[in-house]
Amino acid sequence: MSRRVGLFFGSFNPIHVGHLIVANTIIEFEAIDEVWFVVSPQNPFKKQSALAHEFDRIDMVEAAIADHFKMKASDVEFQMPKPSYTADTLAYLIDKHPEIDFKLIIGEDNLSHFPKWKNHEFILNQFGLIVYPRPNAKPSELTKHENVKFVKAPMMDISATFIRDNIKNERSVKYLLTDGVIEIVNAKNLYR
Ligand SMILES: Nc1ncnc2c1ncn2[C@@H]1O[C@H](COP(=O)(O)OP(=O)(O)OP(=O)(O)O)[C@@H](O)[C@H]1O
Ligand SMILES: O=C(O)c1ccc[n+]([C@@H]2O[C@H](COP(=O)([O-])O)[C@@H](O)[C@H]2O)c1
Repeated sequence: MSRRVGLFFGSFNPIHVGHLIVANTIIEFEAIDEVWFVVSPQNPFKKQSALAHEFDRIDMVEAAIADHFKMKASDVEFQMPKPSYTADTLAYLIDKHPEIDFKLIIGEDNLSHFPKWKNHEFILNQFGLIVYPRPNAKPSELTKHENVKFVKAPMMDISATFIRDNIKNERSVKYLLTDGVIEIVNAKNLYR
């Protein structure tokens, strides 16, 4: 059987415990062998003033997942045109790794926007989506699509926006970020 890899794309600005719990839950419950965190330099829908450099964001991802041998960080989008269109990256990855069975992992908040993504039908038909529930996600007609699989797991009301806001206001983010990520945030003076 081919290796099944869940691709978890994101800005990861910064990677937080919500992301880690999503990835770990999918490895444990969804017959996924590995999760690759694909750091996107620029989400086509998000214009963020507080977007840390992609090198710092991937350093934080690597620090956060260092002790999990089934989780990897990918900088594949760093060399691709910006903004980062997921369908283009997926096309590149299947060409490079024909032996891998890729699935796409998203949080439920992204499902209602998904029909606006570039070549979303190609993504849906070719890969399928594994969706982790998220509070306040807008309803989506894709919920019952045959290639959309919902993970049954607890919702987490945690976001990178909330964490950046805490850092800016000098509140502790202990337990929301791993200690290694906090060290990088402090050393690079991010989000202040
Ligand atoms: N708490 C969460 N529960 C479920 N999915 C999540 C959660 N946090 C992030 N995700 C998912 O992780 C992926 C990457 O998210 P992203 O890096 O934008 O984090 P975020 O917390 O949503 O960031 P921001 O607050 O800056 O928008 C997206 O698919 C998003 O839906
Ligand atoms: O390909 C698209 O059209 C598209 C539109 C919106 C978002 N995405 C990707 O979805 C991922 C999640 O984005 P984010 O910023 O919420 O972490 C990120 O990798 C984006 O590049 C992709």
